[in-house]
Amino acid sequence: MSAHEPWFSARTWTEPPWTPADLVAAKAGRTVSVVLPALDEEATVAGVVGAVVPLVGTVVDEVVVVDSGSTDDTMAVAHAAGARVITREEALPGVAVRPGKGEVLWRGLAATTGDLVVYLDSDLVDVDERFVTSLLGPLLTVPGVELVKGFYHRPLRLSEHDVLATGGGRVTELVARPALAALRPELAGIVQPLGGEYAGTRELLESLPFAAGYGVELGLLLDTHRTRGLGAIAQVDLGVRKHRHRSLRALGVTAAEVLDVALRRCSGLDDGPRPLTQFVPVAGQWLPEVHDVATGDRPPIREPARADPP
Ligand SMILES: O=c1ccn([C@@H]2O[C@H](COP(=O)(O)OP(=O)(O)O)[C@@H](O)[C@H]2O)c(=O)[nH]1
Ligand SMILES: O=C(O)[C@@H](COP(=O)(O)O)O[C@H]1O[C@H](CO)[C@@H](O)[C@H](O)[C@H]1O
Repeated sequence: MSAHEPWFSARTWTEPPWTPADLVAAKAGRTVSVVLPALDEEATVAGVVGAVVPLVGTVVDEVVVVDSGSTDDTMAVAHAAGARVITREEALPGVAVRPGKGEVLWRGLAATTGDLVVYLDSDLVDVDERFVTSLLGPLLTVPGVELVKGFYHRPLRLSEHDVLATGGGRVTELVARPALAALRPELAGIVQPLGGEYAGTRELLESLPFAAGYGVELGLLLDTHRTRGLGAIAQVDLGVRKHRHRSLRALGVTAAEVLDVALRRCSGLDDGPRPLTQFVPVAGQWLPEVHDVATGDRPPIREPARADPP
């Protein structure tokens, strides 16, 4: 039996049973915030917001889109769909904005109040309310669970009409999963360690640092395991995850940010910087293209209470 097998059996739901009525009954006065990070997602953000809005007032208490500096109509489209929409600056006034996904999730936590927080990516396609209800199920009904990760089949859309049934989650399969196998085999049972759909208690999330870039999910997973143990983590099957795919070159930078967090959390690597050089063929030459890799962390929103000075 694999080392993670007992955890996998106890903390994995392949057919999440929870209905909105179950969750309303289980809330017992607790509140729920749904946070969507969004960077130029005018094409898809309304569909994701639209999946959450029917739950507002019962399961969900607020749905907030935190715009990440979009140059398209993301904010207007998200507002029209029914979300509260804020900029990164509005989310945390007076704190200079840094680039990256982790930054916008960290600010979304600061700008909301729910006892439980659900994160959903804004580039999802064909998402329904079960993405929210399934993530909340273990948090609201299983004692000791503090972080719930979604997992799913991950098709890979090659073009408008050409979709492979598998092949998505390229950074997950080529970087995150091998890194966990090498550095934290206890977490080998997590099916989608990088997935952007997850939920946590505010008490947990506010106690953790947020890695600045695309490594944020891996950082939260590693830090939850380190501070709360494997039993605090659960995962639920959300079916199929369809989203907008970025280029392999863009995912190279994502991979660098994921690897950076793995090595900083698990092997004591320093905070960088560590730019990534890729090579682009131009007119028979290979031109270097240097990319900034977001390293470093934002501190916990709620710094642990410090002992009074002597
Ligand atoms: O600096 C960033 C990078 C990403 N995102 C959002 O984070 C989610 C996941 O990003 P992306 O789709 O680029 O990641 P992928 O799924 O392609 O790895 C999406 O809602 C993006 O709009 C963001 O708000 N700010
Ligand atoms: O899973 C992955 O390898 C990447 C890319 O997915 P695809 O290869 O474009 O399906 O996407 C994940 O990683 C990102 C970085 O952590 C997250 O932000 C995404 O939510 C997650 O889908």
